[in-house]
Amino acid sequence: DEMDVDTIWMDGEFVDWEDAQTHVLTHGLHYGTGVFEGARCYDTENGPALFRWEEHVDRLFQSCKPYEMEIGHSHEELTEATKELIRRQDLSSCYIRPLVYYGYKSLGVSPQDCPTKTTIAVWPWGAYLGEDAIENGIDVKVSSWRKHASSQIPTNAKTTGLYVNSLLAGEEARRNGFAEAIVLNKEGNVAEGPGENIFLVRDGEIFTPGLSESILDGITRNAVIRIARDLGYTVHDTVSISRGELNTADELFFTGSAAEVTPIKRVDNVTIGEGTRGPITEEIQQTFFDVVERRTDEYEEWFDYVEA
Ligand SMILES: Cc1[nH+]cc(COP(=O)(O)O)c(CN[C@@H](CCC(=O)O)C(=O)O)c1O
Repeated sequence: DEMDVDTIWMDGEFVDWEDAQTHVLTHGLHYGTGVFEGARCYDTENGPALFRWEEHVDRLFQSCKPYEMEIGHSHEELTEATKELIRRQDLSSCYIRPLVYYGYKSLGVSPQDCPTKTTIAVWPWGAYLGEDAIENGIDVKVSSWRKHASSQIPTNAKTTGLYVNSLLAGEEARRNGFAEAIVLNKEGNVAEGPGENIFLVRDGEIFTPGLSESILDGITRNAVIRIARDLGYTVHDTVSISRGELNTADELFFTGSAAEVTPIKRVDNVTIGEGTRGPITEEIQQTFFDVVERRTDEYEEWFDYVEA
């Protein structure tokens, strides 16, 4: 197949890629009733390792709660299945996509007797927004679409149905010649990207929208806050950031499991700082990559080695 992998784990079974199918009347397909994760295995100095995997599995279980989905597999089983998927396909680094969804039994919004299905896929995935983006940054557009309010849907649960909002915002940006969107919340303050959290640097201090801004509680966001503070920076992680503050930022960057640390060099018609990756962004990004590729022995608790 085009993703260069051939096995998927489905509720306890390793199945061939082409057999990993679901019925067209699957509840999740009709109503967006699924929760998922995005994590990475990195090819570190000490071998392939899952980055902050426990936090990702915890969030997967947390995301199930509002929808009363029962995964029916333990953390350990999901972890072993993921490691086995990576071993079987000889992958040293890859992206990991667990998915839990209401399956096929009956339709109607109520999932009453639909089974909860759990699958895990892994595949090689490079720089989410392109190799050039990591070094040179990207141009982003503030979307005309607002983020769902957390009072309307639990934006802290990584729900598949939420991503139509991400698609609308991201495709609007790309249609207009930008690489990605920034999405404001219903109050008109900065929330995040379609698939990323956002950080702002001003006068040597770092800011990122607080968890009450209708954002996903990002694991990379959490790691970058810890790294930045350990580097000695003041990080404000409970603030609201207005749309106008994007224009006067010295630096901006996205974080995410897929996006890693991606600098933002332009927002609509406004150049950010010098129009390149900012110096503090570069320092944090370089440290992040040193950490995930284990060129430093700091944060060892964040790594779960595949071969172990
Ligand atoms: C809306 C959103 N906000 C923030 C983040 C960053 O969270 P974290 O990965 O825990 O640091 C992600 C991850 N987006 C995932 C899905 C991307 C996709 O295209 O699908 C990802 O980065 O894997 C989001 O989807």
